[in-house]
Amino acid sequence: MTAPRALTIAGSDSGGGAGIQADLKTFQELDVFGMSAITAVTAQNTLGVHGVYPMTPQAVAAQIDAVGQDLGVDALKTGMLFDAAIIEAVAERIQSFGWNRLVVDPVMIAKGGAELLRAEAVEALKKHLLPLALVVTPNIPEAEALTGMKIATMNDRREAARRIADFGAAMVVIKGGHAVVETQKREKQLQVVDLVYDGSEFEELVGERIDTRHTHGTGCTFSAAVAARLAAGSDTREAVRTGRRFIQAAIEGAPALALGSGHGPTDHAAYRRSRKL
Ligand SMILES: Nc1ncnc2c1ncn2[C@@H]1O[C@H](COP(=O)(O)OP(=O)(O)O)[C@@H](O)[C@H]1O
Ligand SMILES: Cc1ncc(COP(=O)(O)OP(=O)(O)O)c(N)n1
Repeated sequence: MTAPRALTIAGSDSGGGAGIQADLKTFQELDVFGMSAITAVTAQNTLGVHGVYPMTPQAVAAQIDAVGQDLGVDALKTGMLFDAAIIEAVAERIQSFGWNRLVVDPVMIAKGGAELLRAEAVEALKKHLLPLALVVTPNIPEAEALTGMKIATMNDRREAARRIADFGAAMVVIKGGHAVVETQKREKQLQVVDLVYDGSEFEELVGERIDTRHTHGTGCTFSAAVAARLAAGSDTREAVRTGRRFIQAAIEGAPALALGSGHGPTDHAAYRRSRKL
């Protein structure tokens, strides 16, 4: 029997905490064979993004074709796509291969503020990619950009999830890492809540909020874990729940890595280690 296979279509992070590097580590940790199509190379470390060097849409499509025509793909995710031409090429290849276990992480801006998706490409994302998605995983600023809404409360988040589902994604997960407004009266936030919407029901995945600056690549890692579980045959809801457990362990383990002098990477091996205890 063939090993489960997952493809990431995303940018390269030279620092190893986000992008393709985070995705491949996560696939490996979850016993899934990882493959990649690189959309852009970034010169990046824990202090920020120092350069962005995009590939041509043709080069991205050629990588996808090479993988799809030979190795095969059970599930895939997209991350940094950079511009509308790359988005269109990626969507066209996904449709042509008929891949439907697709996780779209609508990466837009890095935590340090660097633009990883051109502002004018948000429309292309909505039009070409979201209709193909089994799961879409915006953080709060990304959900605001997709919907044009300001998100301050959990009700706002539910409304944003409904609007994003209307673009065609089967399941929407609005991640709560950036949610500070609702709890600003408390000195410290104790929880992080990811809101899951399947087109009819809402579920809140509640976790302990880890007080750390080492959260570089959390969104990439979470969506890669979801894609890995989908590749292994999980249903969508189980895949999202495992993704949440995976990123929680990775963030808990991040301070011990003690890498870099800025926003350090998470520990991609922590989930596997925790399961051996
Ligand atoms: N401080 C934290 N403690 C625990 N989980 C977190 C923390 N920050 C983010 N997460 C989790 O990491 C994942 C990514 O969240 P978020 O930071 O919102 O996205 P992004 O990395 O795309 O900006 C989500 O599952 C979120 O719940
Ligand atoms: C190459 C590349 N892709 C995506 C990101 C964004 O990663 P994300 O997990 O959303 O969070 P931060 O890394 O921005 O903290 C990236 N930085 N680089």
